Amino acid sequence: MFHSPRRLCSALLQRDAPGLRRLPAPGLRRPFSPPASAPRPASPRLLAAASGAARSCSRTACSMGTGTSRLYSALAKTLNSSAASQHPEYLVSPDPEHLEPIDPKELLEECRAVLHTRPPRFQRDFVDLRTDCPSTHPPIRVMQWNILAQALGEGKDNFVQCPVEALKWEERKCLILEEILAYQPDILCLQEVDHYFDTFQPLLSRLGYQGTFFPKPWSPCLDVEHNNGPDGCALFFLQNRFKLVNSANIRLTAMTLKTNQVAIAQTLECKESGRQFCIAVTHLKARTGWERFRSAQGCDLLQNLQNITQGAKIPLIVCGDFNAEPTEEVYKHFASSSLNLNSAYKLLSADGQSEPPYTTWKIRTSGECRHTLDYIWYSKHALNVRSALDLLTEEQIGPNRLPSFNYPSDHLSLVCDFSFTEEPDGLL
Ligand SMILES: NC(=O)C1=CN([C@@H]2O[C@H](COP(=O)(O)OP(=O)(O)OC[C@H]3O[C@@H](n4cnc5c(N)ncnc54)[C@H](OP(=O)(O)O)[C@@H]3O)[C@@H](O)[C@H]2O)C=CC1
Ligand SMILES: [Mg+2]
Repeated sequence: MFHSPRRLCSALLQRDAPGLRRLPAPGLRRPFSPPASAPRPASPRLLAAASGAARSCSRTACSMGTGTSRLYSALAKTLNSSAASQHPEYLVSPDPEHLEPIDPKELLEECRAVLHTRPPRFQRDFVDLRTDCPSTHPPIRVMQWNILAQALGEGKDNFVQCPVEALKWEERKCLILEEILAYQPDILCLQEVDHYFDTFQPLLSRLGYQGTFFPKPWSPCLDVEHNNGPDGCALFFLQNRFKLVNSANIRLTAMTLKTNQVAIAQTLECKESGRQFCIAVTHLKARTGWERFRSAQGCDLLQNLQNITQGAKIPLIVCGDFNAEPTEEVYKHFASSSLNLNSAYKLLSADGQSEPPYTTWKIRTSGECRHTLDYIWYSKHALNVRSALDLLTEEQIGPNRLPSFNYPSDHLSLVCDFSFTEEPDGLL
């Protein structure tokens, strides 16, 4: 949850309400059209400020929309430490105006104003999964989300039932921000981010997050005309809750070969409890026919995480779009790893053993694609899942599936509240 100076209080923060099994999600229902008496400014201030940052960015180093653009070269430079030490101006010296904290309520209102012609936001509830384990510290809320790269959504994904107007970035970004603002994660793990430097980094940093971005080496976004640079994974955490202890950008290998898929793994220390844990985000290779490749990438990631967690001594949370159903080998590697991981969303099922029926649902030229591909894995010996955000129902998703005017991505966000088990067991 946000702990900014101008902290957002009230109904937006309904967590752990005692005695409730289902917790109502924040009351963010948008009017379908704006009240005639209260017209909204066409160019909201905070969102405009983010575009301003992008404009100043393009003045300095990273012009947009030139195919395999200068932005990509600039980003690639940030991947090796010698280049990073040259401190490109647009990365390390943002205009101080853009560092001013944002009131999340104000940003939310601006998003709503932009979205005033769209249908109301879907209602999703948190399911209380509390075990008997008491916790003295506030839970750690983690959001996993493949937000759909703008270039892929408009240029490659072939969502045949999604109107092109529903994909317009200026509105879709507000739907994405609204979802983040609604659930207020302490840690945000994103895939398919192709608007890091011009949108998410400037806005989320002003909401108190520290962000890291690791682009795919050969992002398919770069093949799309008027792209905004490569897509990649991004990891954000709230700076007033956590201290960064260690950070690793990992280019995944498969059978010793470097691949186009990446992960970020960070060790964080909780400021309240002093406890450390590792959080990782990844996006594995997509498509059928690539199951063995994904499996090899998963093994490489697990090996990296073994090292980073010192052989499971440090509790671990791994978020990702694994592009793999639970029947796939890579899922089985994670479920049976010596890291002792469980998949949090299984806890929503009646027996606690089944993954949800879908985390992505779309219609392509090839037909309907309904799959469970996204997961939040956690160290079951060291962490408890206190609650998890329920998925959208089939009725909410609607006959044209995702993305849509109501929901900005073809993947659903997953959100969990974690707490540490009070007594670390023998594995720690
Ligand atoms: N310039 C160069 O020299 C090179 C360029 N490339 C580019 O990279 C691409 C491959 O990159 P790679 O990372 O392996 O890509 P992936 O196969 O992992 O897929 C990339 C994206 O496509 C989406 N996707 C999945 N299934 C489909 C589908 N059926 N139709 C459309 N989109 C889909 C995925 O979304 P989700 O995860 O949500 O399913 C994913 O984000 C190549 O097509 C090429 O464009 C690659 C190598 C070299
Ligand atoms: Mg995709």
